[in-house]
Amino acid sequence: MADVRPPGGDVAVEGELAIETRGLRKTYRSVRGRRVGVEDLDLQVPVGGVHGFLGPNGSGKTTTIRMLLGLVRPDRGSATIFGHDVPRHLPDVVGRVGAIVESPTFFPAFSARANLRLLADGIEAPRERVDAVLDDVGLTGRARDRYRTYSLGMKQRLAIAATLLKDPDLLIFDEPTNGLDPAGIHEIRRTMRDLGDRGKTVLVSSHILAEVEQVADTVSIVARGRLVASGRVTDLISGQGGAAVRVVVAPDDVAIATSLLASRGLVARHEDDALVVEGADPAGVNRMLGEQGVWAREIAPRQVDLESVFLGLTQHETPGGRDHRGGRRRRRRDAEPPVEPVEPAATPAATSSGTGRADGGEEA
Ligand SMILES: Nc1ncnc2c1ncn2[C@@H]1O[C@H](COP(=O)(O)OP(=O)(O)OP(=O)(O)O)[C@@H](O)[C@H]1O
Repeated sequence: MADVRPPGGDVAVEGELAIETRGLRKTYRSVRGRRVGVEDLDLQVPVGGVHGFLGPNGSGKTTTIRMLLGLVRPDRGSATIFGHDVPRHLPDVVGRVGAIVESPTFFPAFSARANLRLLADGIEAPRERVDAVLDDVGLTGRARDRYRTYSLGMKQRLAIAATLLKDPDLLIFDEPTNGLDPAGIHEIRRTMRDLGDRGKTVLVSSHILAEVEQVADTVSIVARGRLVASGRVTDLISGQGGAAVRVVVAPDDVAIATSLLASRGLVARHEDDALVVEGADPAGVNRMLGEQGVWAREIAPRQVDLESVFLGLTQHETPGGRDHRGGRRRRRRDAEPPVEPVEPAATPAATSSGTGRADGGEEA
């Protein structure tokens, strides 16, 4: 996936896709009418490597994952996994998919190995896989310990091990680092990176952008159920202007510095006690300010990271009408008219090949 594209932009993806959705939409009933979970979502996840699925709370990540796994039925649109229409042809491809959508259940008094053996028998995976997957997630040394003695990070790695029993090609992890401490997050990140390096496709939804930036090859960013950007992490960052400049001037000079930069076509935004000027270089900014008698107290290049790209794309898109800084959200020009009521959807079959539960919530 080499492109960085705006919503609705042309899609130019190289190679085979592990996941593709087109015009996917899901609404839920709520007391105030209909709530949009996912809106016209076009998602493309290339085969192999780690793909981050990012978005603010309530932006539709879990809903999308549940639709892919046949746990929630879309109102409209289509989705494929390795070219198979899902949920219709999910049985044809489900053996190639492992997923963690909710915390899986293990027997607390059984060891990790005993738990995985039971699970392997249940899903008809060869028992020889048990030791292999424990090794994959770095739990071989603790394989005989009871599950209840495990740390949260170890429990989550065991959940990942469970998804690997059938040696799937695609792993789908919904917020796998939730509730983990930095060491636990690091372990999961390493496990995901290893899987990606071995040619597996890992789709991971997350809020922890620094973590995703370190582990993901490609990302899709969603806001209010829509795709707002996707592509290689490096392309997304350079597409947002690449480097920026962080400059600190005397408090009395902030307003004049801002208007000086604006007169040269540069937008300076406030960040703590500094101004951040995107798409500029320190020497140029220093010269512009100095020529007008405004002297920088500090000036340094500031590399744009995934977090600033994410905030730039989504800060006006949080639910509840307020952006991340507490301001009123802009009304979308392309906002959809109210949705007509639709008939309740039939409950889909439970199809996750991992250990996620198959309850669809308050589906419409
Ligand atoms: N079972 C449900 N019943 C009603 N509304 C739902 C249900 N599941 C999700 N929604 C709504 O759909 C929208 C998208 O939610 P979803 O959980 O998919 O987002 P998310 O990006 O995964 O959020 P988070 O990161 O907080 O888990 C939200 O407005 C949410 O309240």
